[in-house]
Amino acid sequence: MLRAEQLEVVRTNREGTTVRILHGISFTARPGEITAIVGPSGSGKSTLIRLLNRMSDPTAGTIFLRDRSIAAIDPLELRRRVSMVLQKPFMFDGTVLENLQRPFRYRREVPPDGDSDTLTELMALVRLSPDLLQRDARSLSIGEQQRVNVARALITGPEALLLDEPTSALDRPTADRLGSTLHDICHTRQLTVIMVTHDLRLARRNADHLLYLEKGCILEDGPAAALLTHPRTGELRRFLDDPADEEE
Ligand SMILES: Nc1ncnc2c1ncn2[C@@H]1O[C@H](COP(=O)(O)OP(=O)(O)OP(=O)(O)O)[C@@H](O)[C@H]1O
Repeated sequence: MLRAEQLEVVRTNREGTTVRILHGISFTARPGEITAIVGPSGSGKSTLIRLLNRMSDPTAGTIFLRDRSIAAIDPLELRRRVSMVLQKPFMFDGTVLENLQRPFRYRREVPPDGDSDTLTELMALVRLSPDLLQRDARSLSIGEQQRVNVARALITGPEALLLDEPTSALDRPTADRLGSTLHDICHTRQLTVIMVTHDLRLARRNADHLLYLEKGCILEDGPAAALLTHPRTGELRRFLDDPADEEE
């Protein structure tokens, strides 16, 4: 479980002016649930998700992973327990197998073999054929690469998975398939999944929990299906009515 308490982020922009990017952010993301963070461009979504595995630190406030402040956890250990999938799939040189083994090599640990149970189960989980393990990773389609990215993020057995716009580089059917795969993974592994997305269709179909962010504040926090059908605030209603936000 990941819990944020009263997070504040203040940064200084290029002109030397102090700007408040996040204010009073508190929420709980639970295992076995996908928490979607949605909101207009510039509302602070990426800034928020980057705090959760200490890619940056808040100006004030605390994030707890199972009741322990993440500020007290070594960043390398934290990133094994809370892994991140970025917007655009990133493949290192080499085969899919080498890409999946990379988190172990990086930590100077012995990686699992291509025919190990770990890799067989993982490939099945992300719905990729095991035949792809020997392929040059960069020869895969973008959708397949994004699945390899998810597999690479899962291979060290994290408790939480963070995704920043995981479907933005994908076409609609590929995005839908990735969404349902994430949903299955989240439930079968009881993972805490937190994703930032502009893709309201993805949020509607696959999120359990919704955080609506505007101007650095959480304006709505509750069950995704209910909030996306019956927003409590005018801000979320207007956001849902504005197709420009859905299209991004
Ligand atoms: N280091 C920084 N210094 C100053 N301002 C920043 C800094 N980082 C982000 N911002 C500003 O904070 C606001 C929130 O940015 P952020 O990228 O988190 O928003 P977002 O909701 O993810 O936007 P988008 O949906 O467009 O990706 C923006 O106005 C951005 O310009």
